Amino acid sequence: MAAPNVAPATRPRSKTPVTIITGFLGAGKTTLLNYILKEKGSRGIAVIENEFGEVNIDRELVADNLLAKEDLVSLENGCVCCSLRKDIVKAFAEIERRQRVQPGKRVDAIVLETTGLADPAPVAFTFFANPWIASRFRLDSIICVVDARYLIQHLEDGKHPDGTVNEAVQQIAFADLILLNKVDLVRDEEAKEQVLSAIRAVNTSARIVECQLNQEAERPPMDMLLFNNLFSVNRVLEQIDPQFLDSDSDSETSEDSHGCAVQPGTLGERGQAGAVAGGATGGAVGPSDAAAAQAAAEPPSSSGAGGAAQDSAAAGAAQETGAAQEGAAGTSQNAAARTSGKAGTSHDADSSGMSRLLRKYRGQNPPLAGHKHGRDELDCEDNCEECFIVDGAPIKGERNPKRRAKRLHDLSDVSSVGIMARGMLDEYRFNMYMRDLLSEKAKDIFRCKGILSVHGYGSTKFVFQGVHETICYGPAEQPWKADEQRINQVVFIGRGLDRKALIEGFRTCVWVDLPDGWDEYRDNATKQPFYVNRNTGEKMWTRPEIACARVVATQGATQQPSKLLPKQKQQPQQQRSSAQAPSAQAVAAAASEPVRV
Ligand SMILES: Nc1nc2c(ncn2[C@@H]2O[C@H](COP(=O)(O)OP(=O)(O)OP(=O)(O)O)[C@@H](O)[C@H]2O)c(=O)[nH]1
Repeated sequence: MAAPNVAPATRPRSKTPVTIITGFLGAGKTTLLNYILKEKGSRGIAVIENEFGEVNIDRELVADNLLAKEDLVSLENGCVCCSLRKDIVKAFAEIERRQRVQPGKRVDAIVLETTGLADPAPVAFTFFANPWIASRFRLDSIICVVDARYLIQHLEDGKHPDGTVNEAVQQIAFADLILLNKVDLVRDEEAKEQVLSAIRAVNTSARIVECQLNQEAERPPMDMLLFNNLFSVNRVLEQIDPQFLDSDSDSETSEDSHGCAVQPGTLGERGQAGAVAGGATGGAVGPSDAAAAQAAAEPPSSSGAGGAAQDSAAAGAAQETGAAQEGAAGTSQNAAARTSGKAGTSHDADSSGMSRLLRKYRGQNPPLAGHKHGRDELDCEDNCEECFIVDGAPIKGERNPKRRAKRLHDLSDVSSVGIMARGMLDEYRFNMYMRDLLSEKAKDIFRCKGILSVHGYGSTKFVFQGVHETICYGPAEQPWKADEQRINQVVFIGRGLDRKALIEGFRTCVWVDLPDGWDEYRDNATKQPFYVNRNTGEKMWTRPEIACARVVATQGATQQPSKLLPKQKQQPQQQRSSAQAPSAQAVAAAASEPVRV
């Protein structure tokens, strides 16, 4: 007898766990991510990397540890918690797409590194609000990396006169696991105890682990970091933000989490709406009882997501049910488990949670003027209701939830300046540039980092890392490749940055060949270079030309260095100043032990 032609019942898919790594600028997130990637063994890990700076340095620092560059999706020059919120959905979709087009490719877990200025709340919210994401991915845990040396300063910075808080506080508050990093920089037990108290004052339940992520022996074990199922909506609702899952229908004008005023319909709000685009889809379709039951029963899984988007509605509803259920479920068990540092369950059952969540997702917002409809909710610019397509038909009358707008932050004066320069840097000048800059501005420059090519060091590629006044620079894991363009890239992130001065200063650091007849020497004591004209005997401290290096600062968007910088070499112009000539002793000293560069 022929088998009946019956379509197999839709089975709930197992969801790929996602770990969010958060923590203030320079705390050690990328160091942690690199450790995870190096120690991942046979597990397939995809990375979503979000960088605030105008030049993406982390992409380069992380890529070396990935087996394939396809495992990395970068979200650049913005923050996933506000301006790039919509892009989170796209990033997850991209990971799925890459799995589909590469048969056999497995993604067992995803690690999302946020910017150091991100509020993790809206990112976490996306896992519950967007059915497309919720059907495929589950939030495994939020790990916050804390810089033991600077935490107190960052928390203090966050105390604004109006009593509002900053991202450093939010990051700690939302963490399931807190890695107290850089304990090597806080040797004094009393100072460390102060830092621990400051953390506990914000988050009483997260496990705190002291570590030194840049030292192999001082890192937390891998099994503490991934697949730990620590995230609990209950804890968030009870202990941090009772309105975590709320809509924000009452706000006409709000601020994004970086303090930028946002009018309804402007980019910031669209970004917010985007992250939760699928909400209406899930809300419109709703789970069947069976799907809800399946979702409640489904165990967390570490297997790959895989599969196409068609079953998103059913599966989305399933996860959404799980999320909503947890939101309303009895919590004492979770709280107890979390206080002891163990995983709480994320899938407690409570059927009232579903309707509660769906109610919050209903609203009405017309599409913006000039709106271009997308093919589906991932494409739609404004997440308008016409674009919520389920089973080929638009879903009318449903609207994504509007994430409660944050009004607690003031980072309006924080910006990033990215600078790129082709060629090589003059080591001495660059050191002086950084020294002068940090002696004046270390408090306001939260973070600087760069990839450098330094004159006199062959193919060694240097990585330069700065957190306030703590600066280190050393060789990158890989040298410059023979066919790689030598482009120096640096980025500064901080408060009240003077873009013009930073660019002009950097310009003077670029190595430019000396005009004919001139040689460079170094003062033995200070290592300061000076210049001697071997024909005329003229000597001076300043370079005998204007360093007309081609330095380009990015203009608000992350750009490819090769597209920005002109290729042809310009001739240096002459500029001499004998008024700044070095002393006779300096020249004599140099002559006895010249360092030609
Ligand atoms: N002393 C010390 N330095 C560390 C430790 N862990 C990381 N670092 C250094 O801290 C600097 C910043 O580390 P990253 O991992 O880039 O920090 P991040 O949080 O990713 O920085 P952003 O992405 O810019 O916010 C680097 O120079 C690291 O080598 C540590 O345990 N001790």
